[in-house]
Amino acid sequence: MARGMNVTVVRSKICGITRIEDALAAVEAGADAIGLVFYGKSPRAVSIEQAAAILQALPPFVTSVGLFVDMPRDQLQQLLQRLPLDLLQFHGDESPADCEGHGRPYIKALRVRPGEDVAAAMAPYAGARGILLDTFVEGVPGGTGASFDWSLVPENAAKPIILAGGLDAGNVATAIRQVRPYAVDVSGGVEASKGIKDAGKIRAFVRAVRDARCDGD
Ligand SMILES: O=C(O)c1ccccc1NCC(=O)[C@H](O)[C@H](O)COP(=O)(O)O
Repeated sequence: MARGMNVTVVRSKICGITRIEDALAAVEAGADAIGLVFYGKSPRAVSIEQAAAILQALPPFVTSVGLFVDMPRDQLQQLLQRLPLDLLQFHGDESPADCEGHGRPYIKALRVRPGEDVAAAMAPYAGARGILLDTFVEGVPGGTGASFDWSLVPENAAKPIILAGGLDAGNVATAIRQVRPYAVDVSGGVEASKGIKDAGKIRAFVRAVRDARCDGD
Protein backbone atom coordinates (compact mmCIF):
# COMPACT_ATOMS: atom_id res chain seq x y z
CA MET A 1 0.00 0.00 0.00
CA ALA A 2 1.57 3.23 -1.15
CA ARG A 3 1.40 5.95 1.44
CA GLY A 4 -1.88 7.76 0.97
CA MET A 5 -3.09 5.82 -2.07
CA ASN A 6 -2.70 2.36 -3.58
CA VAL A 7 -1.05 3.26 -6.89
CA THR A 8 0.57 0.92 -9.42
CA VAL A 9 2.53 3.71 -11.13
CA VAL A 10 4.47 6.27 -9.09
CA ARG A 11 4.16 9.74 -10.61
CA SER A 12 7.09 12.12 -11.02
CA LYS A 13 7.60 15.88 -10.86
CA ILE A 14 10.64 17.68 -12.23
CA CYS A 15 11.08 20.86 -10.22
CA GLY A 16 13.03 24.05 -10.60
CA ILE A 17 12.39 24.36 -14.34
CA THR A 18 13.70 27.68 -15.76
CA ARG A 19 13.76 27.03 -19.53
CA ILE A 20 11.23 25.91 -22.11
CA GLU A 21 13.69 23.29 -23.41
CA ASP A 22 13.95 21.75 -19.94
CA ALA A 23 10.18 21.69 -19.52
CA LEU A 24 9.85 19.89 -22.87
CA ALA A 25 12.65 17.47 -21.97
CA ALA A 26 10.71 16.58 -18.80
CA VAL A 27 7.51 16.09 -20.82
CA GLU A 28 9.26 13.98 -23.46
CA ALA A 29 10.80 11.82 -20.71
CA GLY A 30 7.30 11.14 -19.36
CA ALA A 31 7.26 13.33 -16.24
CA ASP A 32 3.78 13.99 -14.91
CA ALA A 33 4.44 17.50 -13.59
CA ILE A 34 6.89 20.37 -13.70
CA GLY A 35 7.63 22.83 -10.90
CA LEU A 36 8.31 26.56 -11.26
CA VAL A 37 9.98 28.30 -8.31
CA PHE A 38 8.73 31.78 -7.34
CA TYR A 39 11.22 32.32 -4.52
CA GLY A 40 13.72 35.01 -5.41
CA LYS A 41 16.59 33.67 -3.30
CA SER A 42 16.65 30.42 -5.27
CA PRO A 43 18.98 30.08 -8.28
CA ARG A 44 16.00 28.30 -9.90
CA ALA A 45 13.60 31.22 -9.48
CA VAL A 46 11.64 32.31 -12.57
CA SER A 47 10.01 35.62 -13.41
CA ILE A 48 6.34 35.81 -14.27
CA GLU A 49 7.33 36.38 -17.89
CA GLN A 50 9.59 33.31 -17.95
CA ALA A 51 6.86 31.24 -16.29
CA ALA A 52 4.21 32.40 -18.77
CA ALA A 53 6.39 31.35 -21.71
CA ILE A 54 7.09 27.94 -20.17
CA LEU A 55 3.42 27.33 -19.37
CA GLN A 56 2.41 28.39 -22.88
CA ALA A 57 4.82 25.81 -24.34
CA LEU A 58 3.46 22.89 -22.31
CA PRO A 59 1.33 20.26 -24.12
CA PRO A 60 -1.83 18.98 -22.39
CA PHE A 61 -1.96 16.45 -19.53
CA VAL A 62 1.14 17.79 -17.74
CA THR A 63 0.51 19.41 -14.36
CA SER A 64 2.12 22.81 -13.80
CA VAL A 65 3.07 23.50 -10.16
CA GLY A 66 3.99 26.90 -8.74
CA LEU A 67 6.30 26.88 -5.69
CA PHE A 68 6.03 29.57 -3.05
CA VAL A 69 7.77 30.37 0.23
CA ASP A 70 5.61 32.58 2.44
CA MET A 71 4.63 34.88 -0.42
CA PRO A 72 2.30 37.69 0.74
CA ARG A 73 -1.31 36.88 -0.13
CA ASP A 74 -1.95 39.88 -2.36
CA GLN A 75 1.27 39.25 -4.30
CA LEU A 76 0.29 35.62 -4.81
CA GLN A 77 -3.18 36.54 -6.00
CA GLN A 78 -1.77 39.05 -8.49
CA LEU A 79 0.58 36.35 -9.80
CA LEU A 80 -2.25 33.84 -10.13
CA GLN A 81 -4.26 36.29 -12.20
CA ARG A 82 -1.46 36.16 -14.78
CA LEU A 83 -0.38 32.52 -14.66
CA PRO A 84 -2.60 29.46 -15.30
CA LEU A 85 -0.82 27.29 -12.73
CA ASP A 86 -2.67 24.01 -12.09
CA LEU A 87 -1.40 23.43 -8.55
CA LEU A 88 0.22 25.47 -5.79
CA GLN A 89 3.04 24.14 -3.62
CA PHE A 90 3.61 25.98 -0.37
CA HIS A 91 7.14 25.41 0.83
CA GLY A 92 7.36 27.89 3.73
CA ASP A 93 5.68 28.31 7.12
CA GLU A 94 2.24 28.81 5.55
CA SER A 95 -0.70 27.95 7.80
CA PRO A 96 -3.63 25.98 6.38
CA ALA A 97 -5.51 29.28 6.08
CA ASP A 98 -2.61 30.77 4.10
CA CYS A 99 -2.86 27.87 1.64
CA GLU A 100 -6.62 28.12 1.12
CA GLY A 101 -8.77 30.55 -0.81
CA HIS A 102 -6.63 30.99 -3.94
CA GLY A 103 -9.01 29.14 -6.22
CA ARG A 104 -6.38 26.48 -6.94
CA PRO A 105 -5.66 23.08 -5.36
CA TYR A 106 -2.50 22.95 -3.32
CA ILE A 107 0.10 20.65 -1.85
CA LYS A 108 1.95 21.52 1.34
CA ALA A 109 5.65 20.85 1.57
CA LEU A 110 6.91 19.79 4.98
CA ARG A 111 10.64 19.76 5.72
CA VAL A 112 11.42 16.71 7.83
CA ARG A 113 13.82 17.02 10.76
CA PRO A 114 15.51 13.97 12.34
CA GLY A 115 12.97 12.16 14.52
CA GLU A 116 10.05 14.29 13.31
CA ASP A 117 6.47 13.10 13.90
CA VAL A 118 5.43 13.51 10.26
CA ALA A 119 1.82 12.41 10.76
CA ALA A 120 1.36 15.15 13.36
CA ALA A 121 2.96 17.75 11.08
CA MET A 122 0.64 16.71 8.22
CA ALA A 123 -2.57 16.74 10.28
CA PRO A 124 -3.45 20.48 10.03
CA TYR A 125 -3.37 20.45 6.23
CA ALA A 126 -6.63 18.55 5.69
CA GLY A 127 -7.40 20.66 2.61
CA ALA A 128 -4.20 19.73 0.77
CA ARG A 129 -4.34 17.45 -2.30
CA GLY A 130 -1.08 15.94 -1.12
CA ILE A 131 1.89 16.41 1.17
CA LEU A 132 5.42 16.80 -0.19
CA LEU A 133 8.02 15.54 2.27
CA ASP A 134 11.39 17.21 1.85
CA THR A 135 14.57 17.50 3.86
CA PHE A 136 14.98 20.12 6.56
CA VAL A 137 18.14 22.19 6.17
CA GLU A 138 18.37 25.31 8.33
CA GLY A 139 17.84 28.41 6.24
CA VAL A 140 17.20 26.52 2.98
CA PRO A 141 13.46 26.12 2.23
CA GLY A 142 13.95 23.65 -0.60
CA GLY A 143 16.17 22.32 -3.34
CA THR A 144 18.73 21.18 -0.76
CA GLY A 145 19.94 18.08 -2.66
CA ALA A 146 19.92 16.26 0.70
CA SER A 147 17.76 13.29 1.65
CA PHE A 148 16.06 12.67 4.98
CA ASP A 149 15.33 9.50 6.99
CA TRP A 150 12.68 7.83 4.83
CA SER A 151 11.66 5.56 7.74
CA LEU A 152 9.96 8.64 9.22
CA VAL A 153 7.28 8.58 6.50
CA PRO A 154 4.07 7.24 8.11
CA GLU A 155 2.80 3.88 6.80
CA ASN A 156 -0.84 4.88 6.33
CA ALA A 157 -0.66 8.56 5.54
CA ALA A 158 -3.96 10.38 5.34
CA LYS A 159 -2.87 12.16 2.15
CA PRO A 160 -0.95 11.18 -1.00
CA ILE A 161 2.75 11.49 -0.20
CA ILE A 162 5.17 13.11 -2.65
CA LEU A 163 8.72 12.16 -1.66
CA ALA A 164 11.46 14.73 -2.27
CA GLY A 165 14.93 15.62 -1.11
CA GLY A 166 18.19 14.45 -2.67
CA LEU A 167 16.60 12.01 -5.12
CA ASP A 168 18.28 11.00 -8.35
CA ALA A 169 18.26 8.14 -10.84
CA GLY A 170 20.58 6.17 -8.58
CA ASN A 171 18.49 6.16 -5.39
CA VAL A 172 14.88 6.72 -6.48
CA ALA A 173 14.05 3.02 -6.97
CA THR A 174 15.23 2.27 -3.43
CA ALA A 175 13.22 5.20 -2.13
CA ILE A 176 10.09 3.97 -3.93
CA ARG A 177 10.48 0.42 -2.61
CA GLN A 178 11.00 1.68 0.94
CA VAL A 179 8.44 4.48 1.07
CA ARG A 180 5.92 3.49 -1.61
CA PRO A 181 4.98 7.13 -2.23
CA TYR A 182 2.22 8.43 -4.48
CA ALA A 183 4.84 10.44 -6.36
CA VAL A 184 8.46 11.55 -6.32
CA ASP A 185 9.96 14.97 -6.89
CA VAL A 186 13.44 16.00 -7.97
CA SER A 187 15.35 19.16 -8.73
CA GLY A 188 19.10 19.02 -8.16
CA GLY A 189 19.42 15.35 -9.07
CA VAL A 190 18.57 16.05 -12.72
CA GLU A 191 20.66 19.19 -13.22
CA ALA A 192 23.81 20.08 -15.16
CA SER A 193 24.08 23.18 -12.95
CA LYS A 194 21.71 25.07 -10.64
CA GLY A 195 18.54 25.78 -12.60
CA ILE A 196 19.80 24.13 -15.78
CA LYS A 197 18.43 20.63 -16.25
CA ASP A 198 20.22 17.78 -17.97
CA ALA A 199 17.87 15.97 -20.38
CA GLY A 200 19.76 12.70 -20.02
CA LYS A 201 19.49 12.83 -16.23
CA ILE A 202 15.77 13.58 -16.51
CA ARG A 203 15.27 10.58 -18.79
CA ALA A 204 17.28 8.34 -16.46
CA PHE A 205 15.29 9.52 -13.44
CA VAL A 206 11.87 8.97 -15.02
CA ARG A 207 12.99 5.59 -16.36
CA ALA A 208 14.19 4.55 -12.89
CA VAL A 209 10.83 5.60 -11.44
CA ARG A 210 8.95 3.62 -14.07
CA ASP A 211 11.20 0.54 -13.58
CA ALA A 212 10.98 0.57 -9.80
CA ARG A 213 9.01 -2.35 -8.51
CA CYS A 214 7.44 -2.48 -5.09
CA ASP A 215 7.42 -5.83 -3.24
CA GLY A 216 4.30 -7.72 -4.15
CA ASP A 217 3.78 -5.91 -7.44
O1 LIG B 1 14.37 24.08 -5.83
C1 LIG B 1 14.57 25.12 -5.18
O2 LIG B 1 15.57 25.85 -5.34
C2 LIG B 1 13.58 25.55 -4.14
C3 LIG B 1 13.79 26.75 -3.45
C4 LIG B 1 12.87 27.15 -2.51
C5 LIG B 1 11.73 26.39 -2.24
C6 LIG B 1 11.52 25.19 -2.90
C7 LIG B 1 12.45 24.77 -3.84
N1 LIG B 1 12.29 23.56 -4.49
C8 LIG B 1 11.15 22.79 -4.18
C9 LIG B 1 11.12 21.40 -4.61
O3 LIG B 1 10.03 20.83 -4.68
C10 LIG B 1 12.39 20.63 -4.85
O4 LIG B 1 12.19 19.77 -5.96
C11 LIG B 1 12.66 19.81 -3.61
O5 LIG B 1 12.99 20.70 -2.57
C12 LIG B 1 13.75 18.77 -3.83
O6 LIG B 1 14.94 19.41 -4.25
P1 LIG B 1 16.26 18.46 -4.51
O7 LIG B 1 16.67 17.94 -3.16
O8 LIG B 1 17.26 19.38 -5.16
O9 LIG B 1 15.83 17.34 -5.44
